[in-house]
Amino acid sequence: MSNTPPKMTASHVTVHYGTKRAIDDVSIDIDQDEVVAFIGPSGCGKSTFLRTLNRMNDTVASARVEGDIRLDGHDIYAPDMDVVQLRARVGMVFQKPNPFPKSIYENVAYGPRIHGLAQSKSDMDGIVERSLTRAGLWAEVKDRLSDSGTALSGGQQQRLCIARAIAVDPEVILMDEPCSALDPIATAKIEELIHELRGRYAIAIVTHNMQQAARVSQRTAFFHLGTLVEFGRTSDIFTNPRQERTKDYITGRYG
Ligand SMILES: Nc1ncnc2c1ncn2[C@@H]1O[C@H](COP(=O)(O)OP(=O)(O)OP(=O)(O)O)[C@@H](O)[C@H]1O
Repeated sequence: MSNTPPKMTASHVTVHYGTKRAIDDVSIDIDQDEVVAFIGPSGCGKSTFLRTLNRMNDTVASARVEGDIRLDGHDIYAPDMDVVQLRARVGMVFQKPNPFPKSIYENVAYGPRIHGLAQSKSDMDGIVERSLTRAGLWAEVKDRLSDSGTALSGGQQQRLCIARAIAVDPEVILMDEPCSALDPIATAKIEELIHELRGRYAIAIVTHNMQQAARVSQRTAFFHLGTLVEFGRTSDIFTNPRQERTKDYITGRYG
């Protein structure tokens, strides 16, 4: 963990869906150079919390977010925050790979085009190549950029979605169970990729897979019933948890 201020800080975040409280008073910070994993049993609120970090919950009419969430010290829920810009700065990769039904090239070029990041076709070609390279997909697709993104394998589609997030030059990448629809080989590739992306982007990943959390993250947050039970170094959480509930979860007593 670095001495620089956290990239994101979430303080006393509470989320309701209608009258149901899904997240209760959660505070977490994410450093620039780290991967933070969110673990916990199904329904404990991991995805809900992750989605507060780029205001994806705005799209759910019944969701109400309270608390303070900052990116580089700026309140992301401030009235003057441009949510489209925010979601470019804090990108997201979902559980099920969801490429657009367009070419591989267009999947990556779409974001930079709407954000005006390329001045020319060669600029755009450069962004597409760089993004696909960073996502570990360039070698596999460079000769078929005009093929549909949906024709790729599941693992390739997920790397395409990561390339799409990278293309708009994000600072933070949120991943919501990015490997849950993938086989072990595709999963290993995504985990390897997360290692490579670390340092360039702050990363928060929701995972059901505790081995995955242990492999990819530096810090882990354990959620239970909407509360943050424990947040600390991944090695401590898995080998020496302070809370009984964390210990019960990681030893498989529930979940
Ligand atoms: N759009 C929604 N409307 C109403 N309730 C919701 C909505 N999304 C989630 N919830 C509820 O909020 C709680 C937290 O759900 P969330 O999906 O954040 O948990 P999770 O820990 O990510 O679960 P999982 O691991 O199963 O994906 C659950 O009780 C869920 O039913």
